[in-house]
Amino acid sequence: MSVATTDEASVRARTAPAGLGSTFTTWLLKEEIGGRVDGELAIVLSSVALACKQIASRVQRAPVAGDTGLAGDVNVQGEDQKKLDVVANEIFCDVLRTSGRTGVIASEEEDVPVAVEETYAGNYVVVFDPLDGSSNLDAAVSTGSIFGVYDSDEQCVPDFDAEDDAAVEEKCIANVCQARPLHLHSHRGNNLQAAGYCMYSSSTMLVLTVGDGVYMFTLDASIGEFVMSHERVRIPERGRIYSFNEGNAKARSISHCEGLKRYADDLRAGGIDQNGKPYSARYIGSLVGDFHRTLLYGGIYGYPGDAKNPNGKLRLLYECAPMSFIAEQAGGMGSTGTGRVMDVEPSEVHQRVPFYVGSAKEVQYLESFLA
Ligand SMILES: O=P(O)(O)OC[C@H]1O[C@](O)(COP(=O)(O)O)[C@@H](O)[C@@H]1O
Repeated sequence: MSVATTDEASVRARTAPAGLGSTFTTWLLKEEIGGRVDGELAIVLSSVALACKQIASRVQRAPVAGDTGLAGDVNVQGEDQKKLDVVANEIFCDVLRTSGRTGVIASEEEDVPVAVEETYAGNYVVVFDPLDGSSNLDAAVSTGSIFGVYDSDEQCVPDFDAEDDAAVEEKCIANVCQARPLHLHSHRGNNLQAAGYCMYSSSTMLVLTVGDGVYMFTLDASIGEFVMSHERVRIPERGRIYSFNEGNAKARSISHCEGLKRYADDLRAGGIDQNGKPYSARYIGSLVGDFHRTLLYGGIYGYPGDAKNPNGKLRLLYECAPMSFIAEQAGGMGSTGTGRVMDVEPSEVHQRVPFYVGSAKEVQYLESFLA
């Protein structure tokens, strides 16, 4: 074999993605060497993985560590904060701040985005839901953390010496939302550099995409490392499972959307197959848990709007857009019912959108009822 081919082979081996069984750290390194992830983003993602490990151990020990129950405060959404909502938020903020690679962080638990002080500031905007589905925590039912990473916009980097807190805050909000025309690129989901979630359940699983397929890593507690257990995950094109909070059906169908009522009835009559066999209903009540099952088994998860909340409950920036990026990278879809979630222009940090995600054929079928 000639030297050239040996060199080519070693370059291929060096830049090829890491495979099943490799640790998350090794995968990140290979993604960086392969030019699929830049060094700074790799540091942000390894910081996110570190935060998730810390949260996983707190969630697992919560009942014996006195970490169950309410914190006594209400967040900007008007929701009672769980003790672990606050803890998980602090862990994410600290780890991302000290990573030295994030400029702005926006959290479900923070009223406004936070600027990372100069000494630590970096070039990424990280949005996250530190503990999704926390209403399930005290019953030890699956919860999770959701995150999205965007490029920071130089035009929005605050000048801490010259600008007062209000000006810094305004720049952070602008940097997180980046609505046109002021900015070169807006923070629509399309501009996500990376997105993922970590599910805290019978296994702790880190699932993410950097725009080149979806990878799943399972936490092996014996070595304290996330190990790749699924590579290039593809969501089944079809799936006879639907995941909606049927308790809201009345509020939804009567006044808000006749199409949804017809769709729900249609699924009970067999949906796409029209074979009289009803779809199975599955609903954990934690977006991460319901999405993870949908990603592996197929089907559709939805949180529609209703008369009281026409845009539903779920937040665009740190819940729906990251999950839609993952779904699309796995061959599925993330829809508002009438369009791609990834195309929605954010105008507020905690803005909500109606959300339908899952197997492409199932989401298209739903959209046909809402068109
Ligand atoms: O109880 P509901 O109204 O069905 O809402 C459940 C949905 O709300 C959420 O709990 C919202 O998320 P948070 O827990 O992060 O506020 C989702 O995880 C879940 O899918």
